[in-house]
Amino acid sequence: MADIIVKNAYVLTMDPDAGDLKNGTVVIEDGKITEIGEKTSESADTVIDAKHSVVMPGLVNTHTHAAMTLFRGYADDLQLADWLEGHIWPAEAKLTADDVYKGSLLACLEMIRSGTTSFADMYFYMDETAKAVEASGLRASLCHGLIELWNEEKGATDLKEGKRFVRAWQGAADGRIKTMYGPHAPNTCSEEYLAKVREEANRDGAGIHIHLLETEAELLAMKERYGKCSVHLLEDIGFLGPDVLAAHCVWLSDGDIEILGKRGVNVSHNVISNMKLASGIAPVHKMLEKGVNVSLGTDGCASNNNLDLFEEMKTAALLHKVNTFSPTALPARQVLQMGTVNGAKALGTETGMLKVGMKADLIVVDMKKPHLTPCFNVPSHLVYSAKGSDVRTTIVNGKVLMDDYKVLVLDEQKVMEETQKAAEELVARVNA
Ligand SMILES: C[C@H]1O[C@@H](n2cnc3c(N)ncnc32)[C@H](O)[C@@H]1O
Ligand SMILES: [Zn+2]
Repeated sequence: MADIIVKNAYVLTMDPDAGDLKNGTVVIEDGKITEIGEKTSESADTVIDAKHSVVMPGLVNTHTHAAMTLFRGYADDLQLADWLEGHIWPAEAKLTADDVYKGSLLACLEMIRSGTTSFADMYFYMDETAKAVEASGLRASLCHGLIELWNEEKGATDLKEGKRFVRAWQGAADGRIKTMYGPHAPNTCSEEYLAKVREEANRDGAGIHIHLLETEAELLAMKERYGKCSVHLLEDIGFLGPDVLAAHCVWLSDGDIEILGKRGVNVSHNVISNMKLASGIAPVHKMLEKGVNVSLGTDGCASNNNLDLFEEMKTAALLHKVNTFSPTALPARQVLQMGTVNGAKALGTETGMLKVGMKADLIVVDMKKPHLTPCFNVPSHLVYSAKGSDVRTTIVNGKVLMDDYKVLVLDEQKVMEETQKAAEELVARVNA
């Protein structure tokens, strides 16, 4: 007997070796996909009738700061340096562990509702984010942000906490939680410090999550300090590899793209955050051409201002079309691949595709909506017309987290009320 059967669905497998099924069934047992076909002879405790719906791999958000839901709409329409150093960092200085728990839980709720089944996060008080992931049932790769700022003592304290966190949570929550090292960026951490982080990551067999060439200011500062850009610096200290997740990568030269491709670095494209902070346009089409694994991230809610990856997919598809004056750039299926397969590859989870043997992280999207009628082409609808709020069911690791729009794992009203209150109190402390 299986655990879950999803039937009568359009099955968008995202498996390059298999096509879609117009009317199919997905069978789940022990957290894994055990069968995909037109019909099944299995029976299950839970049978989900997905008529007029699409079942697809859950979306993967490869760069966020979950607890920053607390700062949603808190400081908009500002220059990145002013935004971060003048507003966000002073506010973050007043954060408590409890704030981070509540902010992270709200983020998990928002992700469950909008079809994100796993995410990569860099923040502080990460035990709290891990607890929120544990409680919500999502999958995540988490790291403590290391912001050395050329202060040896701060660097050492951060690294110690980063290491403690890596070791405490690696493989927790039935393997849903992975841990990484999180040096903030090459312009906020020294060369020696980045090299030390690389060593520690190797020792622990953990990956590294970093912001990379997000702004022109970073590029100019690096050239002035080191006479070379961030990618070349990281290459020269042996930092880059397939366990590196690099967020943003906006200000890349063609040579940088070659290096990222050669080293198998995973890039998280944060198109809305880059547009909102006017950081620039990442050369995504060039990276894809060179075989770089490019996935999608929302960044934190202070620069987006939500965690809806459907918006991210549409925006990425549109921006790169207009940027290259080519409407054939980033077609719908390729963008879906960035949101699923490539994200799963970046996080090293066995998800991102509906395929027998893969972990059962999948979502059911309700297509019986005015804005999704008629439907000639499912991938096109998912990228250009669907919204996160069209997701009706979310399953992670073979567990139903949301069933037909009802979130089963969290008390939705309570999470919203408590996070609202925590955010108000936090901002009052900042302004005091
Ligand atoms: C982990 C750290 O990263 C900061 N952070 C959030 N968004 C960005 C961004 N777009 N660029 C750089 N840092 C950012 C958080 O505010 C936190 O201080
Ligand atoms: Zn970020």
